[in-house]
Amino acid sequence: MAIGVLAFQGSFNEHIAVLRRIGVKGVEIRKPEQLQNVAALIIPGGESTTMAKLAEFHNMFPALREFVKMGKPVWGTCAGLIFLANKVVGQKAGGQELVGGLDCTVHRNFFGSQIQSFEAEISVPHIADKEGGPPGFRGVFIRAPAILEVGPEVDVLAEVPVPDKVKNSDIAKEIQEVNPECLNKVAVAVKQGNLLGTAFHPELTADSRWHMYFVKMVNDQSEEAKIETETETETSSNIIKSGDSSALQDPKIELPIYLP
Ligand SMILES: NC(=O)CC[C@H](N)C(=O)O
Repeated sequence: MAIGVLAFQGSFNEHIAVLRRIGVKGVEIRKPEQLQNVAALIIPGGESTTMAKLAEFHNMFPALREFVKMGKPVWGTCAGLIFLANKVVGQKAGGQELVGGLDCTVHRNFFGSQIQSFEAEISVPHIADKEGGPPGFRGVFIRAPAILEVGPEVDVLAEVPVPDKVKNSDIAKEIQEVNPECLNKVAVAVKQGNLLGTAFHPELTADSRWHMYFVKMVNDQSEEAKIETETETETSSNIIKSGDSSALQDPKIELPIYLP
């Protein structure tokens, strides 16, 4: 089986490209019935209100909720994390429809507006433990959300210190009301069973470890859901085998996406 990537808006092509890089077939999902042919789903980053409107127009929400309820692995990055959260604060007036399932409260634009986007080296001990490679990961935060509160079933996989700009902004009051601890450090990656959420964009980096981690979640979930490798990359030499940490980093020098 393949991994589906919700393809209405945002960085779905980039996710499919990373999957291809690690030898996994990714398919674009735009119709509810297409979910029947995939073992798992990635909901990409983009703009969550727009993405929700498009998903609603295409009648995706019931099928997405069913997919989550069936225990199929789902990974939400950035706007995708917002989709998966049970509760969202800082939404546009009228809010937006959510898929839900992930027992947490997410602040939609925690780190501020588009111009406050940034990159930071984040500590990812769990990923380094499972996938090898360095203990840090290049986090690309684009008008990024953050996770303010988590339920008892949720594991926090990465946290970042809160930038001073956020502490001194209007958002600080909203944060204070939900969880004052989030004025010091805040969760940016969480896992609850088969649901994974990251506030940043691993698909924009050359480090494939989060994608490899998700693929393992999929393969662990059920034998028959084992994902396919891409036939064209199967024969090529750059296929990455699980545990081959030397192949995790693209040798190309990465250019910054956001500078401080
Ligand atoms: N890069 C992103 O996905 C940004 C998400 C954005 N905060 C939103 O509300 O949609």
